[in-house]
Amino acid sequence: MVTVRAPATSANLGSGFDVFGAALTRPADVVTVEKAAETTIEVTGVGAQYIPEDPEKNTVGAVVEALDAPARIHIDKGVRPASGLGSSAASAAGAAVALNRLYDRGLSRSELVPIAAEGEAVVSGVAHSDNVAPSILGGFTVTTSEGTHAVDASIPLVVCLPDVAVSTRDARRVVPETASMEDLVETVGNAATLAVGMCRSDPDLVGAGMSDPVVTPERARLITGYDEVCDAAFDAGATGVTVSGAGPAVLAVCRDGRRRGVAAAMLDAFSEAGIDARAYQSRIGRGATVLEE
Ligand SMILES: Nc1ncnc2c1ncn2[C@@H]1O[C@H](COP(=O)(O)OP(=O)(O)O)[C@@H](O)[C@H]1O
Ligand SMILES: N[C@@H](CCOP(=O)(O)O)C(=O)O
Repeated sequence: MVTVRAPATSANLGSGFDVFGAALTRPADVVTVEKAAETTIEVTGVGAQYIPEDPEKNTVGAVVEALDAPARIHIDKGVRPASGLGSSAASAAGAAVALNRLYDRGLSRSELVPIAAEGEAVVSGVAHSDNVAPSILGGFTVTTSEGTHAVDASIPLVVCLPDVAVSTRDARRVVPETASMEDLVETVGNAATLAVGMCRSDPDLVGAGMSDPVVTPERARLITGYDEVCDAAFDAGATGVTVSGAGPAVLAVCRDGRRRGVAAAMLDAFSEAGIDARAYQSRIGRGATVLEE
């Protein structure tokens, strides 16, 4: 038996659509696997009632297939589904690390990234790796078709999760198919600024590089109260605010000592918009950890 804790993640970080990701210190899924002749999946925890246990429909089923590793699998969800916090990815990442150990497949963490991404194709239609990469490798990640680069960065974060669901599949439908040269230049500049900020663990640079003129404005329309929540976070000292993944979670970058105030301001702003929410005071954290084997 192998048990793995795989963290929630925030993808895109505004300017890095489908490329950037960051592991969060909390929340996380815990995935336990045992060898079995046929694969079965049991799901408990946050939002378990919305998650299919059929291996054809659960993200971990695709990982089982890719590793040819049938197992009795238990997923204890800490990451609410349809959150923008890489819920579907956390389970897939945890299963990839656990099954690799259980069956002694000998794959490196980097080699597990495209395998776990197959699970994302099951739920969103696209095998995007920007959530599974940080959930497996930890830190800030840059993923392209050539592979993933991971950087350890110490950045305080707040993620505020409103009590509404947005499916990644639906939120991908609002992504514009084209962008102007002006928007492209702005986005590249912001993304480069953010990456430098991560390498220096500098929340001011990271925050300055999060803004994105193309995808985020379209996604923000799906989140009631988004503009007010951003204003409140900036007023409380956030250095950057954006949609986390495909939403509805909202991600704020802060300097040390500002997370509590930023979290309270974001919760108040959602509440004034009539939306219940919860806030996680987090930081960029480590990747999946083996708890037991
Ligand atoms: N192991 C899993 N964990 C979470 N969601 C899963 C899992 N397997 C399948 N799903 C489905 O994936 C969808 C949530 O994924 P997604 O829309 O990408 O949201 P998130 O941003 O939280 O990952 C839901 O429809 C859910 O039923
Ligand atoms: N790059 C993807 C990331 C989706 O993240 P999730 O946490 O909402 O699953 C996208 O923006 O569609």
